[in-house]
Amino acid sequence: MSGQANSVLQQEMPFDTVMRQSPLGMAVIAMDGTYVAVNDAYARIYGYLPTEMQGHSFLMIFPEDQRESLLRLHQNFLMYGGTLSGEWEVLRKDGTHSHVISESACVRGQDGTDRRLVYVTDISARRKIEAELEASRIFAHAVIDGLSSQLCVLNEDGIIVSANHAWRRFYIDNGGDPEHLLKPVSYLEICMAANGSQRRGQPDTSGFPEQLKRVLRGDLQSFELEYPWHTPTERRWFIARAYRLPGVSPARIVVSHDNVTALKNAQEELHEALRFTRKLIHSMQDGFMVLDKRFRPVEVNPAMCRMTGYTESSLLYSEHPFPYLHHMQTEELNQLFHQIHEATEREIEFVIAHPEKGHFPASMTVSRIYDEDGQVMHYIATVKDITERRRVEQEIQRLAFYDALTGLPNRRLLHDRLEHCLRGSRRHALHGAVLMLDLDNFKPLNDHFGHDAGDSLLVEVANRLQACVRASDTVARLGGDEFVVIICELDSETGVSFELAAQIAEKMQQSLTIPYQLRLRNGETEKILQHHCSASVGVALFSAPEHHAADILKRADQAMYQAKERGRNRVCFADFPPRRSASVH
Ligand SMILES: Nc1nc2c(ncn2[C@@H]2O[C@H](COP(=O)(O)OP(=O)(O)OP(=O)(O)O)[C@@H](O)[C@H]2O)c(=O)[nH]1
Repeated sequence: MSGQANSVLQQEMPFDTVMRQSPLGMAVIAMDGTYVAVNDAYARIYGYLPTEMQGHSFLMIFPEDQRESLLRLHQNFLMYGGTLSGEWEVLRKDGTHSHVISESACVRGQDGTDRRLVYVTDISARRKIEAELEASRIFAHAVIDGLSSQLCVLNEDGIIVSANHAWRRFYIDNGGDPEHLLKPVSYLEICMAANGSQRRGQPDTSGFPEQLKRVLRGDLQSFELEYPWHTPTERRWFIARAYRLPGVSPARIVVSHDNVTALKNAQEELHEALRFTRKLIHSMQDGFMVLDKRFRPVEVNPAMCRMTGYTESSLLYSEHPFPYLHHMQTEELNQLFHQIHEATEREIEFVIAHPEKGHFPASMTVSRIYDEDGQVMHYIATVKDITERRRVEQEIQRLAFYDALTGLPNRRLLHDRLEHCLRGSRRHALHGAVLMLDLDNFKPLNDHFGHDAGDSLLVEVANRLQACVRASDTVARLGGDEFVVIICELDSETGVSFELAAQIAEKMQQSLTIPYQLRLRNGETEKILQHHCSASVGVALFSAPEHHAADILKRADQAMYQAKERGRNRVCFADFPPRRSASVH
């Protein structure tokens, strides 16, 4: 501290103690602006030691461009009095800026000169908080203004204290006077005016003011209300919400309006789609069921009731998940559930027991509905009566594998049966035989009495041949008047097998020679034709694995031609190791 300053402090003893102990920054400044005395608190505010300030001009703490005017202010104050106080932005020793608030007083020293005593408080921290508060206020406003919801805040009297951009726009768009918003305005009055100006015929939204009054009074914490607000060109819906902010004093009520037209339209579209789907399901020809995850029906359509013969309630609330399958054992039912669970657009076939119509085949196609966690929530099942389909399938099967005239297996099925027989022969090491039969002189019957007569004979021949063999044997028609008989499992011994095959061939021949009574139709009249017939038979014995189906048939055919050549109405055997040919006629 300079000698002059020390002496001043000596002279200013009444201030000395105050200055040193004061938490306030205090300084004494001479007319020319020189610090006469500076306390620690003062110097600290500016980042100096008191000794670094004393003897220097107080202008050191101000930016250069302000110094001249501040010195004038300082000197005017000392010369003419008045007040000198205010907030200042000052420079610290390290070049950073601080904010201070100061008060000045004029003190006269013992030497008779006036000096300015300045009290300074550092308000940088306060200014920082204020700046942060302001920033967060601006941020909150920006966020609220950016919301598409129309928001406004009311006091307990219902006066709008704040409104966001969306609300103001909505208010003006709906005919509100922008001037109103410049002064305190009652929200309820605006509502009443808006309700009054609504087109006639629109639904009443008067519930809203009543509810809002209850929130303003504090009788209700909050409420929510959906209301229509259509324009001449657009149908619109809004949701209004009012919410009393808890723990806020003075009381504040937030009111918001959201345009939910898009949501409402989507909901209506969804409802329409659901109504349509329900109608569709109702009018479906196929049975339709929604099953829960434990396979219990939760929805069935009328077709399902018709198909099963059960009422809707008996299907939905039955103890048994599928009462029309009551004949099913637990094991079979579990199997069905497993199939339903596993089914991916694959048909599950089962038999429905209709209480009146009896049993019929049905098929079920199942798809799964999952919840958000990917767990099966429901099964959607469509059920079809497949009686007709089965009939057609059987018919196709019959046409593909059976002879249309006689109902006997045709050439294709004959091959399958012979292969099957060969596998059996291989398994049991038994011989089998193929008998190839061709009717003798069949053509003249056709020529003289017509095709129907020939057909009748072929049908009767088929019946007689079938009567000569076991059910496990096969009688097939190759075409025309040619038949093939497969005898499976004769004997392990070749000789014995020859003998057995010969007996069967003979039995067949005898059977075929019994006179036929053929019914001949001529318009309305019918007459019986007595007819005699015989057959030439070729027999090929076989034993797997030595023989193949095609070879066996060929050998039987050759033997049959041999029988024809030898004068018909006889049986010829094809060669069989040891090479030999035998004939019973
Ligand atoms: N009615 C009828 N005739 C048929 C059918 N398929 C073929 N035919 C006739 O059956 C006859 C068979 O002739 P063949 O076996 O050659 O004559 P066949 O008089 O029996 O002479 P052989 O066998 O040598 O004794 C032909 O006239 C065919 O038109 C049929 O489904 N119905």
